[in-house]
Amino acid sequence: MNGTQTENVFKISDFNLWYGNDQALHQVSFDVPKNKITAVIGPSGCGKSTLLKTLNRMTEMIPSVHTSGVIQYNGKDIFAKKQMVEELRTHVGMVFQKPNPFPKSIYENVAYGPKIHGIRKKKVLDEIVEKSLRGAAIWEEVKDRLNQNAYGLSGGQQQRICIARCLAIEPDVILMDEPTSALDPISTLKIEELIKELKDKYTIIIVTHNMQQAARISDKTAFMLNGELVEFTDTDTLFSNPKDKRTEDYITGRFG
Ligand SMILES: Nc1ncnc2c1ncn2[C@@H]1O[C@H](COP(=O)(O)OP(=O)(O)OP(=O)(O)O)[C@@H](O)[C@H]1O
Repeated sequence: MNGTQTENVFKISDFNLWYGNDQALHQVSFDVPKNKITAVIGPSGCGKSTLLKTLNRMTEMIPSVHTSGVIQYNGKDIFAKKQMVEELRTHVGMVFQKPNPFPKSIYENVAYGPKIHGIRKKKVLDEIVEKSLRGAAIWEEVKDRLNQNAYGLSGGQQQRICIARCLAIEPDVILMDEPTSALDPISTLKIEELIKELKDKYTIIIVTHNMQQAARISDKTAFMLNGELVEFTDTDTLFSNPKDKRTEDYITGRFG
């Protein structure tokens, strides 16, 4: 022990999730460390997105979904109370696979969340917009055209606007569901650099199909298969010395 204890933002214990009669997650347990990047990898349909979307209680918007087990956010059961949903969504932001800016100006995209939270003063909003766009490494590219429609930007720029929109609500955790899969290699690298910078301030959980991406940017990796968590450990260890044969088969390209 070196005296520094890892703080965990999420603690997932024996978590199960069903879509109707179909079980999509089986007894998933792992802890998500604070200010680290945790990658969730695994073949298509293994439950990565389901797990991610459960962390801010988005899966329960689907009527057939039911769950068992416990997920704690900062020590509190996320399913315990109704009001936990609002609290969670303020603290746990999400960036989706396809950049999904609103058909509004760059400025309005970023100011949207703060406005919903009741911030009206132009000066305060201006500051939040600039800070968020700087945080998402896109300020220099857009500062002279904040009033232009965000649809006029490239895919990679749009994704950074979506990250800025997420930062504007000052989350603790950012969930990213394959945030670069719709982007070209150069935009992908930019987003990866950005994600690495963001972990100083935020905890990041990223679902990715791309094992190289997980290896490049994450501190911890969870490997899932058929709704089960097969292995969760330091990313270096998972890729260099996997404990489970199924992890080894997956990372060496034998399936998936
Ligand atoms: N809304 C839904 N209704 C019913 N079943 C669903 C729903 N969403 C996902 N599933 C099922 O749950 C399982 C896990 O899906 P999920 O999207 O979480 O996997 P994934 O690992 O993220 O896949 P991919 O990498 O292809 O996005 C799959 O069998 C899928 O068909």
